[in-house]
Amino acid sequence: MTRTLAPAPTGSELTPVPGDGGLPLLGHGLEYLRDPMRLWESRYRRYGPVSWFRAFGTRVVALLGPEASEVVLTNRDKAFASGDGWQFLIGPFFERGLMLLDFDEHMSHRRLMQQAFTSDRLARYSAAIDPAVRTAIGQWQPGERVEVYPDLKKLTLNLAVEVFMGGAPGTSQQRLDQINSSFIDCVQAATALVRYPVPGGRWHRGLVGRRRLEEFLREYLPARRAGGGDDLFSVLCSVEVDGERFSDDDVVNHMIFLLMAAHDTSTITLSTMMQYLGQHPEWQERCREESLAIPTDSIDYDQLPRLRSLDLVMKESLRLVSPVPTIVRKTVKDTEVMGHFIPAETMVAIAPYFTHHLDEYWPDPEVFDPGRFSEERREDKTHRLAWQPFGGGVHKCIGMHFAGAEVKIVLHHLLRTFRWEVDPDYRAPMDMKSLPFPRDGHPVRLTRL
Ligand code: HEM
Repeated sequence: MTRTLAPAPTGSELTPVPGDGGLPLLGHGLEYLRDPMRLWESRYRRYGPVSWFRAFGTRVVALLGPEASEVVLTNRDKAFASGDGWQFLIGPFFERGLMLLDFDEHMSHRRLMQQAFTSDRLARYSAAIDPAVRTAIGQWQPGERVEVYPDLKKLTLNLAVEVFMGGAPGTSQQRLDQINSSFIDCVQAATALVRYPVPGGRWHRGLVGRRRLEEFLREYLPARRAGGGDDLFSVLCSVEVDGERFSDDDVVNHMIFLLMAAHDTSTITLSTMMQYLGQHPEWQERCREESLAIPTDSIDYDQLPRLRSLDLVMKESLRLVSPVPTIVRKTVKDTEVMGHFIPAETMVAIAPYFTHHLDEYWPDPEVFDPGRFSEERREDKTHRLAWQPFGGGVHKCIGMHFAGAEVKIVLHHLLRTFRWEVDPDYRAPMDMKSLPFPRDGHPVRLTRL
């Protein structure tokens, strides 16, 4: 039964947000966990871009499509707080990460962190990524059914240790594996239905994971403060703007968040690209030709723009499978979205994954068609937020170009070393409980060139 979220203030021209709570206690939580896209779809068709529902013990306003998301992401009246929104989902595990800060404090931390993502820095990170990728891919073995997702995850974790951490000398492989599990526990805790530290439960595992990550980073902190290395950890220790620097706690908090923000997002992007390239050999060949045209074995940051087709494939893969399917905020004051009244203290969710599949904005949205991003077509220009895999506004992904470099370097070396095929009818069984991943590991038929 349709009910309204809250009455609009008398005398205003606003209308209340329509919606429904769903099942007693659970609300629409289970539906969300089963298939968020279906939940968004049914709400969009029933109520339009603005509606409310209940999930995970709270009421949430779904703001679907580019227009509604634009109001939140541009945040003109400073009504939407990122920290208060994300705090609910990931706060205890990623506390005081950049995305969890707001307004003036966020701006001053972002200004400092930006120093770690200049083109010059990206060129140096890329110089460290390239040889590590070549070595890792050199160890991949061809096969009839190679599950690339776990291999890519291992690869991006190793890159995180090398490029983010500057290596972890003295740490055994066993401990690194434990660190990997700690990340996974922190990320998965976000959508725990039971949001208390019951031993053995998701929430509890997330808290243990966070503690382990902190201990791990604090061990290496003194060496990174002293060092002056080119890894992200050392850079965060040394960046300075107008005499301001990050404290030890800031560095640890930002590192944990950055590792998390970079890891699963890049992995699923790579895996999705491999899937679509395997299903579309003509695009795989186009990308390979551009990669083979790079005259040296290694590729550097300045050469990456030459991989034009790979850039289109990356954009299309990010559209089809958005690594961050939902972005949340909480209102800090009464506000409005598309003529609907939203009171203070309300959770809101925008849904890049859903927005990218809306046929009002994307012709044949389910079809893999990288050419839609070409200069001649630019279908992403239908609305400035039709394509929003990296979000928008002041919290727009700070690692966007880092991700582009890492993903392209990995694919570049894969294309020069292997050819792969995936059945054109294959549909990946995606787990969407937190960040999306393929339950079957994205199998491909891999042959050496
Ligand atoms: C394909 C890979 C990636 C995707 C799709 C992605 C997506 C996103 C999205 C959607 C946001 C905005 C969240 C919001 O508005 O609440 C975000 C923020 C952020 N991302 Fe990424 N990300 C990726 C890779 C990375 C990498 C590689 C790094 C770091 C090296 C990174 C660091 C961050 C940080 C620090 C923020 C918070 C920015 C802020 O609040 O000012 N991300 N990312």
